[in-house]
Amino acid sequence: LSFYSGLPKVTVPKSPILVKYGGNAMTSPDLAVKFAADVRHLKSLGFKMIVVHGGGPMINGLLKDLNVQSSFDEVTGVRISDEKVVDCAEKALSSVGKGLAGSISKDGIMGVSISGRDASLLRCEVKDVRLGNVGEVKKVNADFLRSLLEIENLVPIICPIGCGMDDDDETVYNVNADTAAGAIAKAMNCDLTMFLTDIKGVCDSDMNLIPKLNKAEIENLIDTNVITGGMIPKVSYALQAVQGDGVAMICDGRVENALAREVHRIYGEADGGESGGTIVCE
Ligand SMILES: Nc1ncnc2c1ncn2[C@@H]1O[C@H](COP(=O)(O)OP(=O)(O)O)[C@@H](O)[C@H]1O
Ligand SMILES: CC(=O)N[C@@H](CCC(=O)OP(=O)(O)O)C(=O)O
Repeated sequence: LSFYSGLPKVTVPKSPILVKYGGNAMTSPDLAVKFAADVRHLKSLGFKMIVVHGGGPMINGLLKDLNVQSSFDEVTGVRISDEKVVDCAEKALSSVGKGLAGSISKDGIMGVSISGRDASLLRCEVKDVRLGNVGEVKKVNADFLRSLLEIENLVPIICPIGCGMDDDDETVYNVNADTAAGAIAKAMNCDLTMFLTDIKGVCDSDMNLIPKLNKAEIENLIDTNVITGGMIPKVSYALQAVQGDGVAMICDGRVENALAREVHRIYGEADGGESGGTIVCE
């Protein structure tokens, strides 16, 4: 029996599901192969799939190779980005996206890597002048994404780089991948938004997994410095993602086939047991 045939049978939702695949979860080649297989498997079951990828460690690598300095803002957890940094981020992220599209494109499934600048997919404004060209997504070209999802077997793989609010604005924005995921999930009214990261979920100060969190609890954990760094955008934009009818989760991308396991558990006809991560609700 193959791994997938052992999973509970699922009822496929009408709305898409979005996976945010974090840079820290993609550093093992073996896990990456399994992630790509999970995407193909779910797509072949009929799920409308959207992948938004990160690539923080890969951007760090390129910045280091090119001797470009950058740092992260402690309050928001995002990378402070001047034009040089944005340029490196775009190059590194494009390469990550093409790699993902290549590994997903097998057995008739077509992974297509798209930048947030393509078709003005992610229109942005400056998040905070102190952060430079870091984009806050203000408008998502949802019609374009919907038309891509109409194409049989196509899985859009979105790179978190944004463009300006109007056609004359040539600014390129570095968008945190969690920000992009939250904005797209909301615009597409995604049924599920899953953030795959490099930790078991959101943890308390004793590093115990918190199975479920709402907005007030999240704000409190940020205020008390329990949620810090890269987890801040994740929980904030997970909250944005659930402004529609959907569910958001923060899951451990280091677990083999985490995506397929969780999706089968959530949409499974049998009781799939406890989740392996944190569920975020309003
Ligand atoms: N309360 C918390 N629970 C879990 N992780 C946390 C918490 N606060 C901060 N973190 C950090 O957030 C990291 C995940 O964010 P990040 O490294 O940006 O991942 P990704 O590349 O998946 O976006 C964890 O590895 C952990 O170091
Ligand atoms: C503005 C900002 O912070 N952009 C991120 C984009 C990549 C990203 O978010 O990747 P992860 O999901 O792997 O963290 C950065 O420069 O690292």
